[in-house]
Amino acid sequence: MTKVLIAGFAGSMGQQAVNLVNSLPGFEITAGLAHTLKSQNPEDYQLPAAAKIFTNRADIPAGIADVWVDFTVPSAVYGNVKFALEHGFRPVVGTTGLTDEQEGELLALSKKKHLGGLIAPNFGMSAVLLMKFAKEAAKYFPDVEIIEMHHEDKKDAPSGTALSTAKMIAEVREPHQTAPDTTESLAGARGGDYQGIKIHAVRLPGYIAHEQVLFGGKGEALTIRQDSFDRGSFMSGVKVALERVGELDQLVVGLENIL
Ligand SMILES: NC(=O)C1=CN([C@@H]2O[C@H](COP(=O)(O)OP(=O)(O)OC[C@H]3O[C@@H](n4cnc5c(N)ncnc54)[C@H](O)[C@@H]3O)[C@@H](O)[C@H]2O)C=CC1
Ligand SMILES: O=C(O)C1=N[C@H](C(=O)O)C[C@H](O)C1
Repeated sequence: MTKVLIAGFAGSMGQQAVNLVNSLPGFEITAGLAHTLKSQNPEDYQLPAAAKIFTNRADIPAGIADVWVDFTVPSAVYGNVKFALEHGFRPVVGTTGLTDEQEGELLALSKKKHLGGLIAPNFGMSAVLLMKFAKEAAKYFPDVEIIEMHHEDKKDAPSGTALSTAKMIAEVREPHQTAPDTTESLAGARGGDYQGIKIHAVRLPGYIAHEQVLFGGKGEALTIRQDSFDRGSFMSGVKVALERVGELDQLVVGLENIL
C-alpha cells in the first residue's frame, strides 16, 4: 500500500486529489496538511477517519507517508517540497509559482537524497499537448504571444502553464521582441514579457483554466487553444504521477517527461 499525504487537501484541487486517491486501489491517504481549518475531523474533508491532519508542516513525522501531493499556494510550495525531500517523501507537485532557481535547488536536493518526484505546472492532457504543439509551431512561427484565462480566485499570474509554454517556445527560437517600438499609453497593455514572448493573464468569474497561443506569420496566423472546463480533468495526470513516482530517482519537471 502506498501511503499518501495531501498538502492543501481542503482546497479545490486538494479535494479532487482526495477523491482520486480514495478511489485508487493500492493507495491510501494517511495524512493531510492544511493552512487553517474549520473542522479537525478528517471525514469532513472526505479523508479516511484514520488520516492525521496537520496545520504545521514541522509537526509531520517522517514515515507517515511515501508520497507528498501538493496543491497549496505559491508562497508555500518551495518550503513544502524542500521539507518533503528532506524527510523522505516523494513529491508530486501541482502547485505553481516555483522560480527556476528554486526548482534547481530542489532538483539538486532530490539527487542528493536519491528521491524521485514530479513537478507539473499542468496535469491536464490538453495543456500538455498544447505546450508540445506550441514548441513545434514556434520553429516555423517565431512571433508568438500567449493569452491565459483563469478563474478569479487564482493567486498567481501568469499561470504556471503559460510560463512553461513560454519557456518551451524559448528553447526553439532566438530571443527577440515582436513590434519592439510600440509605446504603452496604458501601462501593462502589452502584457508580461518572457524573453520577448508576451503573456497576457485574464481573470474572470465563470472561467476555470484556458490558454491560447497565437502565432503570426506573413499573411497567415495559427492559434492553438486548450480549455480545462472541470478540475477533474487534471486527475488523470495526477494518477499517472502517483503510479510512476516510485520509479523516479530525482525530481522531474513536466508531466510530458513521464508519459
Ligand atoms: N498542476 C495542475 O494541473 C494544476 C495546478 N493548480 C495549482 O494548484 C494550486 C492550488 O490551486 P487550488 O486548489 O485551485 O487553490 P485553493 O485556494 O482552492 O487551495 C489551496 C489550499 O492550500 C491551502 N494552503 C494555503 N497555504 C498552505 C500551507 N502553507 N500549507 C498547506 N496548505 C496551505 C489553503 O488553505 C487551500 O485549502 C495553485 O498553485 C494552482 O495554480 C491548479 C489546478 C491544476
Ligand atoms: O490555478 C489554477 O486553476 C491552475 N493553475 C495551473 C497553472 O497555473 O498553470 C494549472 C491550470 O492552469 C489551472
